Amino acid sequence: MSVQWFPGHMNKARREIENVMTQVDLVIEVLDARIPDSSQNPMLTTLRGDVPVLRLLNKKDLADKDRMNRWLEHWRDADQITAYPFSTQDKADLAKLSNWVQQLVPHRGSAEKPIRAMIAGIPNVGKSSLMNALLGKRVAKVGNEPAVTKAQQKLRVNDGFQLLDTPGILWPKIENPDASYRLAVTGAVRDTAIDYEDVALMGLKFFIADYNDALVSRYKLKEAPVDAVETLKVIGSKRGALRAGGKIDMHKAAEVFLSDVRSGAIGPYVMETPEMVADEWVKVEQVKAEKEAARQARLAAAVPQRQQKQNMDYRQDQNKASVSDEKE
Ligand SMILES: Nc1nc2c(ncn2[C@@H]2O[C@H](COP(=O)(O)OP(=O)(O)OP(=O)(O)O)[C@@H](O)[C@H]2O)c(=O)[nH]1
Repeated sequence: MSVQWFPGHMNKARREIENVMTQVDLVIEVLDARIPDSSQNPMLTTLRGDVPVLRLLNKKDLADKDRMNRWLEHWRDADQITAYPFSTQDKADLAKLSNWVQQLVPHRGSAEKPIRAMIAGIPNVGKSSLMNALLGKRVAKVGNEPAVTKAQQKLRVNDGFQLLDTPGILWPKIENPDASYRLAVTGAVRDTAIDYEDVALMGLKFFIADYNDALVSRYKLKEAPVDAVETLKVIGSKRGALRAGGKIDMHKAAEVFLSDVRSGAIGPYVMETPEMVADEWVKVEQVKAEKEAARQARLAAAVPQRQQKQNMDYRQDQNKASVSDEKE
């Protein structure tokens, strides 16, 4: 089940999270560790208000440790947010979660007053996997649909810790075009208008710049790759992505590469650093400001034109009036 995030769906999801926020003591925000910024939705900060948040960088098994640590430091220093690298497949992490939760909600945690938490995040970050792992059973898969509004049940993790039975589904941010690409590269967003080959080329460009050695070793390349198109051709030829006649099938090559990226076959990676994302947002704001300035300029130019037309209409009306006066 998947949904295109039109404004109606976003409003519905927002309302649902808003409604349950009064019933919880804590939000567990699940992010994809490979895209720590793009897998966030800043709306959660507004929605949760004073409710504390525990941020999990999930799928840590696929992510680069140094870069994850930079994000943890950044959030601690800039936003006072507690975050941990995490994997829903790591029993030790699952065992530690109750303690982390308890530290953030010290006034609850007994059988009489259990900590009530909601898991929230954009699609595909691992919300259902986390619920299943904590509860030791399969909860219904909710897909990408905002939950149908209903009374939320609380499910017992242990005596002092309960979970709402439906995770809060947030929509991915699409304001920053670079972030949209990264969501597509990691597979967080599959229903995308971006061409599949373009997604692979963007991913490849990133790996060439940041994880060049990993590419060399995965695809046994003779030289350090420099150009994304050429490298995709080489990957295609090595993996038999060929059309009749021996030409490289670039779509198939893109599939091979993206499947490796998403499964972690190339090695651990994180596509974003706090500095890089900050620079991108400056650019997004600049583009917004330029668009607004152009709009204002168009409006300003349209005013004299409208004025001229009004003056002309007025003169024509006057002329007509004087002609009819003369006739009389
Ligand atoms: N490698 C790795 N994969 C994980 C981890 N946690 C979840 N996944 C995988 O990520 C994919 C998405 O997990 P889900 O639990 O369905 O994610 P979700 O956030 O509930 O997704 P929606 O239902 O679409 O909102 C699945 O293929 C999981 O097996 C993890 O810690 N490591």
